[in-house]
Amino acid sequence: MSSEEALGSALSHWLTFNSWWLLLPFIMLLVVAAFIVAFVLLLYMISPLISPKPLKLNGAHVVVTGGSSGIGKCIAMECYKHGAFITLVARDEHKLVQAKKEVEKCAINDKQVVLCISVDVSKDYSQVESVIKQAQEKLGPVDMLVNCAGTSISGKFEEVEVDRFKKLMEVNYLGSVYPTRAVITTMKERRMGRIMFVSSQGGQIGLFGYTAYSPSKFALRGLAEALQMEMKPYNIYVTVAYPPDTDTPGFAEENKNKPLETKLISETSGVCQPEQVAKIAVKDAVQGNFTSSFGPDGYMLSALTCGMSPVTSITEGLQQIVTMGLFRTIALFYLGSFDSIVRRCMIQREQSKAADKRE
Ligand SMILES: NC(=O)C1=CN([C@@H]2O[C@H](COP(=O)(O)OP(=O)(O)OC[C@H]3O[C@@H](n4cnc5c(N)ncnc54)[C@H](OP(=O)(O)O)[C@@H]3O)[C@@H](O)[C@H]2O)C=CC1
Ligand SMILES: CCCCCCCCCCCCCCCC(=O)[C@@H](N)CO
Repeated sequence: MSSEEALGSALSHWLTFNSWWLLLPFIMLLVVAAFIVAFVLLLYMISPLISPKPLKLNGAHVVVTGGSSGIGKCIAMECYKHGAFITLVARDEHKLVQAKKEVEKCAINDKQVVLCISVDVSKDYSQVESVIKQAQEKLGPVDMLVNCAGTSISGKFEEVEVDRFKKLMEVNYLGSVYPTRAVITTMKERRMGRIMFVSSQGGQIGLFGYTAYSPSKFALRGLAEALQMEMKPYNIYVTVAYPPDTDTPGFAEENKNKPLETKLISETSGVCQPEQVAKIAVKDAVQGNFTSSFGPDGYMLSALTCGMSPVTSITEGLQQIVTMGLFRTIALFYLGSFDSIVRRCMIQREQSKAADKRE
């Protein structure tokens, strides 16, 4: 063997020997990937253990506050279509009777009953407690409570009357605490139940014009998280629904004096029909999902703002982990566009004021 040949063979031997080491990162990558796949498979295997058993709506007693109009009425109709017994709660008796007729049209058997109760859910706890007791005596223990009574006021912070801040907390927040408090003892005894809170996308982000409204809807999230942690061992599941603008009598009323900024910003996530909102919210509550969101913007907003809220399915948890950074990036663009809406509206107002002065 010449010295040249010897060198060649030594080099090729060295290369073959060392190319194994070159493969090492790939092997490690493969092992890590295999671990991730095994972990995800394991999670899916135990997922039936962490997801609650769906509630049977057929024959169940569902109480809907704010059930005489808009989203609440549609939720009542949706539950009735699945064979539930309904108690509608609101103040105006005339509207209640009208809504009862509409709900009754959705019956699927002749045993179903719609009960109406006129009460202000935000004023006196003992009154709320006594009407819930009446409803339970007539239609049996409450299987699902839907807290949908609520109202909205929009306007610039300094233009909203001071007592409106208190009013919105009373109706939107305490008006959900009281009925929940009134049903929870029986639910705990029976070790079953569902509580739904109707918040809003305005309860996930604070928006121009909603300084009074947003906090009252954010409060529901805090209540729901704390309550869920207490209630989980009793097989009671809490759902918070975050609808975008929804075409209801309440929305029409709100639009009469809504700041232009609020309108333009809210338009981002469009207007839903109450029937759509009701269908999704009821499905989520039946399944025991903690969060119920609507449309692509609603989905992104919920994933982005999930924080420490309970997770009810493996898929939900994995999606949140994977999408968080991406959605925050998208959110920064949205925030930029909202700021520019606010700035443009301000400039326009100032210009038209200046023009008025000149005339
Ligand atoms: N429409 C929308 O764009 C959105 C609405 N939401 C929320 O959804 C819920 C329903 O809204 P929507 O359907 O538009 O509203 P509506 O105004 O159409 O209906 C509100 C219902 O709540 C009842 N209600 C109001 N105040 C009280 C009270 N103090 N005690 C008992 N009942 C009361 C009303 O009856 P009565 O007046 O006779 O008492 C009515 O049945 C609200 O909580 C709202 O904040 C969330 C996101 C978007
Ligand atoms: C990844 C990030 C996505 C961000 C999307 C942001 C979309 C913001 C839209 C906010 C709409 C607020 C509607 C409030 C409706 C309401 O509660 C009142 N109409 C009640 O009457």
